[in-house]
Amino acid sequence: MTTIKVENEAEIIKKLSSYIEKISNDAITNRGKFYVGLSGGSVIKYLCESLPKISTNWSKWVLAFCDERVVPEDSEDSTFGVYCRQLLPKVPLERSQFISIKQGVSADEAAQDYTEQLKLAFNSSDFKFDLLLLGMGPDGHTCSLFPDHKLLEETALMVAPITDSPKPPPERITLTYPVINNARNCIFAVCGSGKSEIIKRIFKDKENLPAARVKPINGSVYWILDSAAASYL
Ligand SMILES: O=C(O)[C@H](O)[C@@H](O)[C@H](O)[C@H](O)COP(=O)(O)O
Repeated sequence: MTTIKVENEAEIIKKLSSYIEKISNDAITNRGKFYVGLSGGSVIKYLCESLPKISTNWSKWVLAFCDERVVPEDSEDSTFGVYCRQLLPKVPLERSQFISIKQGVSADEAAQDYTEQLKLAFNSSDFKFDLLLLGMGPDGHTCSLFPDHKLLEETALMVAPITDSPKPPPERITLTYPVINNARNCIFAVCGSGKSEIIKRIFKDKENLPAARVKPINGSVYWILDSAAASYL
């Protein structure tokens, strides 16, 4: 695990740009494609500012979601919808490069369908992401994996439905740990004093919260923290 402490949000965005540039270019050089998982919440803002700064072969990117809310794409709650509105005008990516959830179906069906879409995208049942870009909520959740939830123990499903998410909206799909911890790289970007207490619980008190369980078996995890989030460390 690598922890990178920076001054503020602008520095988080800079660090993110340099990691994403390096990891995407290595993946494209070595394997021809770059498989990246995106998150929602405040990470969207950091990514919409950092991605336009990088130099990469955008046509080789395959973008999926670490989790997604089961809502219509044009809803304000749709993570894909936000990336379409805020990121697509700024970078030469096509909508078709995003693996988005099936519309108009239950969380259960959306999760099954997403698994099938990932199988096609990876051309394998081994979903090996080059990079997962993760956020962490003030309760220590990441993706839609919440403290004490039974999905923390899920090992059969690669993409799971959840219908009781404590963070609204309640219906979502999420990658599970077998996929998350199979990634080559995971990066958390955590910013602001609202996250300082939970950062302390993870880093100092060593609580086994959902975000702390992100430990790729043959990969790397980076935590980029600003000084407000890291204030108790
Ligand atoms: O859809 C979501 O809610 C996200 O994908 C979620 O995993 C997010 O990254 C965390 O909840 C952190 O969110 P904040 O950064 O907004 O606290």
